[in-house]
Amino acid sequence: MDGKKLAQEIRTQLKDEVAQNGLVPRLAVILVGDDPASQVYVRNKQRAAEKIGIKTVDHHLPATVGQEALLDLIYQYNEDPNIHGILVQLPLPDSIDEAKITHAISPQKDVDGFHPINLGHLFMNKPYSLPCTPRGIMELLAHYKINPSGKDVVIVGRSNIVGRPMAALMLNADATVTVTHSRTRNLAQKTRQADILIVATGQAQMLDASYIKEGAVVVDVGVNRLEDGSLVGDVDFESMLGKAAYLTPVPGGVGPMTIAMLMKQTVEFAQRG
Ligand SMILES: NC(=O)C1=CN([C@@H]2O[C@H](COP(=O)(O)OP(=O)(O)OC[C@H]3O[C@@H](n4cnc5c(N)ncnc54)[C@H](OP(=O)(O)O)[C@@H]3O)[C@@H](O)[C@H]2O)C=CC1
Ligand SMILES: Nc1nc(=O)c2c([nH]1)NC[C@@H]1CN(c3ccc(C(=O)N[C@@H](CCC(=O)O)C(=O)O)cc3)C=[N+]21
Repeated sequence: MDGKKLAQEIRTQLKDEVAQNGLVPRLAVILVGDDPASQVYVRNKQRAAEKIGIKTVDHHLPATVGQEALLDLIYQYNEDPNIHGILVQLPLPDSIDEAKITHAISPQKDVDGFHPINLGHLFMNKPYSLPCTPRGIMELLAHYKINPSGKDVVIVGRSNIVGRPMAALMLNADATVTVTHSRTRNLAQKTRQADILIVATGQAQMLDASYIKEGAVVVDVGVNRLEDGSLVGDVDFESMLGKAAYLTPVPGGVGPMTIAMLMKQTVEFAQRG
């Protein structure tokens, strides 16, 4: 499944929409420290935003920044009518309380959909803002005419940013959902049941073909930087290639879709005014 191509199509549509409606969407992005996956994200995001006509205000703060200073920055953007979306890159350094930061962002400006209010709306199948990666995965599947309704969906990973919201979206789409994690026993036995397998562990190339059944749809969320500088996912792409019916590459799969959804949500927020 070619996420890069679909993301490009979505970005072109957004560009037209922004131009036609005379919008100037503005997104504030805050990165603390230097998590490698976050750095990839920030770079690609800036590029995409610029082409669409979305203005980004970027803050790269040192890992030593105090929690109060970070909160003050968020409050400032909450009040600023010219800013439509606020995104704080996760993970944050251990010295900062991630939950407190997520709570501080106004739910109306929460382009990541991580605020408890927005997660609650999602869980109750009345979403306001959606986490970008799971939303991007749903769009990618829809594009390839893969309907999760009634399917056995297995998710590996239960993080707040991928696994949990993914489970909620899949449940809303009428899938039968299994969420697995590091304490799961007999992981391969569970993943082999999957019609659709979504992997977000952060463990480079952890799952090979022995973890799937013939004809499964495999979505690889992982973005891992190897020592030689190359980027790989959480599944062994080569191994799965002959056995999966559909497979997302890394790079070029879920990553670009995440960015496209972030752009889409920012434009949606700007349109809501
Ligand atoms: N392409 C994109 O747009 C995005 C990519 N990413 C990438 O996706 C990956 C996952 O990110 P994220 O969800 O934030 O990661 P986290 O580290 O927050 O969560 C990883 C999850 O995987 C589980 N896990 C770890 N090891 C194993 C194992 N051996 N067996 C089973 N489960 C395991 C953990 O279990 P437990 O809860 O028990 O610890 C945890 O639930 C990373 O590579 C990240 O860079 C993330 C966001 C967006
Ligand atoms: N608040 C928050 N929201 C996030 O959504 C979030 C986050 N924090 N922290 C970090 C992770 C990681 N993440 C990525 C998104 C896109 C690519 C991406 O564009 N990947 C390209 C890489 C291409 C390249 O540059 O080589 C691809 O896979 O093709 C990577 C990683 C979002 N995350």
